[in-house]
Amino acid sequence: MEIKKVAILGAGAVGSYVIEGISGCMEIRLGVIAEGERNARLKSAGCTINGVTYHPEVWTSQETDNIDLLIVSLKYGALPTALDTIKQATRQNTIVMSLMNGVDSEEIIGAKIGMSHILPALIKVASHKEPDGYHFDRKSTIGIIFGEYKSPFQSERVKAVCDLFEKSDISYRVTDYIREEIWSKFRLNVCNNLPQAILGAGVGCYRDSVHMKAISEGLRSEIEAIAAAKGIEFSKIESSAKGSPVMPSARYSTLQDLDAKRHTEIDMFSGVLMRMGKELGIPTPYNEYTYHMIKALEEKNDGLFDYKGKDETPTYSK
Ligand SMILES: NC(=O)C1=CN([C@@H]2O[C@H](COP(=O)(O)OP(=O)(O)OC[C@H]3O[C@@H](n4cnc5c(N)ncnc54)[C@H](OP(=O)(O)O)[C@@H]3O)[C@@H](O)[C@H]2O)C=CC1
Ligand SMILES: CC(C)(CO)C(=O)C(=O)O
Repeated sequence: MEIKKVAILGAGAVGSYVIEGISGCMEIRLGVIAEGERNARLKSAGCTINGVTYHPEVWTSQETDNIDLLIVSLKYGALPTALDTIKQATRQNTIVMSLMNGVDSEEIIGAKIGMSHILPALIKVASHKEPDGYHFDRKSTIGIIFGEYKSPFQSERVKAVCDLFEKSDISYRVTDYIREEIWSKFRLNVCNNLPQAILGAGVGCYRDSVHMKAISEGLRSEIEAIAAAKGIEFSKIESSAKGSPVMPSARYSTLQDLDAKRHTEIDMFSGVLMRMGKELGIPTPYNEYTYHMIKALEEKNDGLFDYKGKDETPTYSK
């Protein structure tokens, strides 16, 4: 098995890491899948990444054929309407890898195209958009972590993806514990992205405030109870290492979304945990509060609370 043709669905902050990483591989056909205005924009402007403009091919879903590897890097809200596109781009031997955060994009995509296509993965990168395109620091990026759910872990497709990444500038690691790795990233996002998004402060808040630490720990206890009920064993992947250094001013993606007045991926974080908690009979009060607060902050950004004063119908306080 050899990967010769790669498609990206979602040429944003994460998609850019893959586009920049593979663009130097002359023997690989690399394309971005997009429709309508987005297709025209990508064709004319290309993708500007770390100050360099790349021009991968741009395909509509009708123009996708014989794709060996399809990488999905959409935001959660865009996934449901993109499922037909994913189906169209998936042929008998297409490997589909989702780099989305959260724990259920594989299941959602797998329900549409069949789980046998899914090679589970996650990405550790801090990439964001600026007026001159996408930016990330390749040197400090851990990159893509992937692997089979079950043995044989060194499958033909795992070897084929390793061969591709080896030729590219993509950092990667293969794991026998992909479920635990995905849940561990999920835990990091839920405990660190969400309280800081409500407070509107950098991640130093968890170090400097016992109150922020307490909220983060509350979320952590809920996610760990749910993970344990699902048979996720974090101990399989945990080391005594201190983790990667992060500046106290860092604002993770949920806060970046609110700062930019975009809707967040809260349904993928606390929304999914609330659903799982109900299914398993595990209470999730920290996640419920967090979910509603972040939804309300989205409403505030949308202007729902822009009250104009005396001309409005009063509310009644009891
Ligand atoms: N940013 C980061 O550092 C990290 C993000 N993640 C996760 O990765 C996922 C992607 O995030 P991120 O890259 O930041 O998001 P972005 O918003 O930067 O990128 C998403 C891209 O998808 C495109 N898109 C939306 N709908 C469609 C569609 N129907 N067809 C084709 N393209 C479409 C958007 O295009 P347009 O701009 O034209 O709307 C945009 O370019 C999320 O789940 C996020 O949580 C994970 C690790 C780190
Ligand atoms: C924490 C981080 C940067 C890790 O990749 C991330 O996933 C996010 O900002 O949502």
